[in-house]
Amino acid sequence: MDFPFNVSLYFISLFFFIITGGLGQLGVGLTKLLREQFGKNNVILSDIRKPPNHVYHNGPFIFSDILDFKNLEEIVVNNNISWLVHYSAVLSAVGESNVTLAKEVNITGLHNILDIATKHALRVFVPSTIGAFGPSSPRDPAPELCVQRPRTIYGVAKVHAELMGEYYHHRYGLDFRCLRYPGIISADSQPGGGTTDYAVQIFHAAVKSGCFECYLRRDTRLPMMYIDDCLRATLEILEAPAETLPSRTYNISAMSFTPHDLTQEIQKVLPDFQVTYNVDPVRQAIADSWPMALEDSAARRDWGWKHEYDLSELVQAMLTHVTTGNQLVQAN
Ligand SMILES: NC(=O)C1=CN([C@@H]2O[C@H](COP(=O)(O)OP(=O)(O)OC[C@H]3O[C@@H](n4cnc5c(N)ncnc54)[C@H](O)[C@@H]3O)[C@@H](O)[C@H]2O)C=CC1
Ligand SMILES: CC(=O)[C@H](N)C(=O)O
Repeated sequence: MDFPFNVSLYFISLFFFIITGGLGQLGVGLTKLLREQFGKNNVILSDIRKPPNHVYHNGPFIFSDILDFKNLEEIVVNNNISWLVHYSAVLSAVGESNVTLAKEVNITGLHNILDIATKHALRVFVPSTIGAFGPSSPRDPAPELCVQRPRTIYGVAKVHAELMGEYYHHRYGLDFRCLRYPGIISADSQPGGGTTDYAVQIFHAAVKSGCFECYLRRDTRLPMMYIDDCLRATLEILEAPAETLPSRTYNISAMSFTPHDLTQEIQKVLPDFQVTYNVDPVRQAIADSWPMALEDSAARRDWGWKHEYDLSELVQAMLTHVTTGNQLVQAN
């Protein structure tokens, strides 16, 4: 039978997305990707902060506080939302300095999201993190299933999110999907107060001043990923047919490096770049409790995950973006 239009596109366009906490390091990039795939007006970006002009003028933006259950529910109903991408969070370092806020946003907020998603039959994506592992987890690499006893409120809340999402999936049939992201490195969005932030800051310092003071020890090895790989992985798991996902929480991995490895790779392009070390005991203790690498064979097997950026490609991409971005700023 012939259809007068592309049936798969017709079905795809039935998805209406909302992204919570979308003005952080990852949300604007994911919104761009989703809008390219599903249509500009079908993806609502939301946050509790005022968006910059270029974000405001690029598609639907709405105020949404995940702690306000009724308001979030109203937005979901009025906009016929079918997919909720839950990015709101208080990250690891900020969480340790404000545990009350981290509990509210990362635990109470998550409960609101899961309850609204279940009540209105939404699909929901919630990212987890390398921070969901702790000092008693295997560290090199951390497998999908192992002991998870994190020592940060951020990590405790993420383990809770993984377990609650999977519980709602089995108990109520909620289509819950979750990726454990490594530290994410991006050029045009700033990190929001995590332990892996140095790996973004170092590029801006290298281009701007030629020197950087690092708050982690030079030999601290952590799993990291370039933002393009992270966002593509997210799109891929959103699009994966439910029957191809025997797990609901997957590790994804790309590379692992230390501050010293990263410095040496940057010095191949900027030989005069200098790094000094002034260790912050809080963030160092967090990093020492996290895995050095993630084991991600299940994602590669079940839905074809494959990273594209290793350390050298990451450094080239970051230096190009940061340098070009700086030139644009100077020209304006
Ligand atoms: N960036 C990274 O390296 C990694 C991020 N993730 C996860 O990915 C998600 C997104 O991360 P980022 O964009 O880096 O975080 P971010 O810290 O940059 O942004 C979080 C956003 O949440 C918003 N927010 C805070 N309280 C809120 C509330 N009550 N209601 C609504 N929004 C609120 C903030 O305004 C902020 O824009 C988070 O769940 C994070 O845990 C996981 C692993 C690594
Ligand atoms: C790895 C993360 O979850 C985040 N970047 C953090 O350092 O808190």
